[in-house]
Amino acid sequence: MSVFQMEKTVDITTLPQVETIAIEAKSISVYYRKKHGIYKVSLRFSANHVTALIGPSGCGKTTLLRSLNRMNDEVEGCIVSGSILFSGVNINAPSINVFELRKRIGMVFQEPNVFAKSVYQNVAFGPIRHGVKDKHRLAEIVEESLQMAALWDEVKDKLHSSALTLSGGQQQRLCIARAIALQPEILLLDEPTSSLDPISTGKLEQLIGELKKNYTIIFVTHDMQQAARISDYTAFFHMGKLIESGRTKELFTNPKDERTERFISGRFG
Ligand SMILES: Nc1ncnc2c1ncn2[C@@H]1O[C@H](COP(=O)(O)OP(=O)(O)OP(=O)(O)O)[C@@H](O)[C@H]1O
Repeated sequence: MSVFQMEKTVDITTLPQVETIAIEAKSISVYYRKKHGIYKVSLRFSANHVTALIGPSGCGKTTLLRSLNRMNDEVEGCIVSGSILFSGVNINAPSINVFELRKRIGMVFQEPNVFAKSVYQNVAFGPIRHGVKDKHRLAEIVEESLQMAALWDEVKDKLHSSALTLSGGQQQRLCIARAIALQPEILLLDEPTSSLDPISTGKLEQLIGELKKNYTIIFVTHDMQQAARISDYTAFFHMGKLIESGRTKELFTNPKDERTERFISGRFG
């Protein structure tokens, strides 16, 4: 048989898709002075999927989220050990340019923190800081980002009004547009709907489902049903430790650890 002939043909359309890992935490521990935030957390995040971080208050969800783009650098007395692998490098290395890193791994906080500037300026701010000068290009970026954040139709006639005149739900989507304007690869969302009414929450959840086509999304939530509705993967934390993680459906229907089972059934937390 020639070396070019194969014994059996494999139908590649039937092979399972291999998911790419967008970012990986390896044995991450975080101390706030002498107090533990999280302890030896290792977790891989699949690209173009939504991962929910869940667990009782104070279990370390936000601490892990903030580790993923070096936000803990801003907290005085905070020490991080372990590595975060992103694009083949450990982003905890001192040589990493944090300004550039946060362009690629954007973050949206619990409370919408729009600037007291116009809608347009809020979105254009990041690209301008990163060197975009051309006015036409900036206008394109602003429109594209607002479109992707499902806000364009609501604000296209008031781009030059203050962002503070928008509703809470609109402001939160503006924060997402602001992060998207930098064309990040990963979006970190810390309880993005906690200050929103049910209608705005529904819109934002729908938006997250759309955005995963282009971005890897990692979000913290206190709402079990929300995690079950919109995430592909879930990671459950307890007292600073990762207890278990896996496909959301699997974790919610067949939790392996008794603490996960008690938490998702509302028996603690
Ligand atoms: N800036 C800080 N200084 C000191 N301790 C902190 C700080 N931030 C968090 N911690 C502590 O680290 C632990 C983990 O907190 P973290 O905010 O990550 O938990 P969480 O699961 O996100 O909580 P929540 O659901 O209430 O927001 C807690 O014990 C908390 O008190």
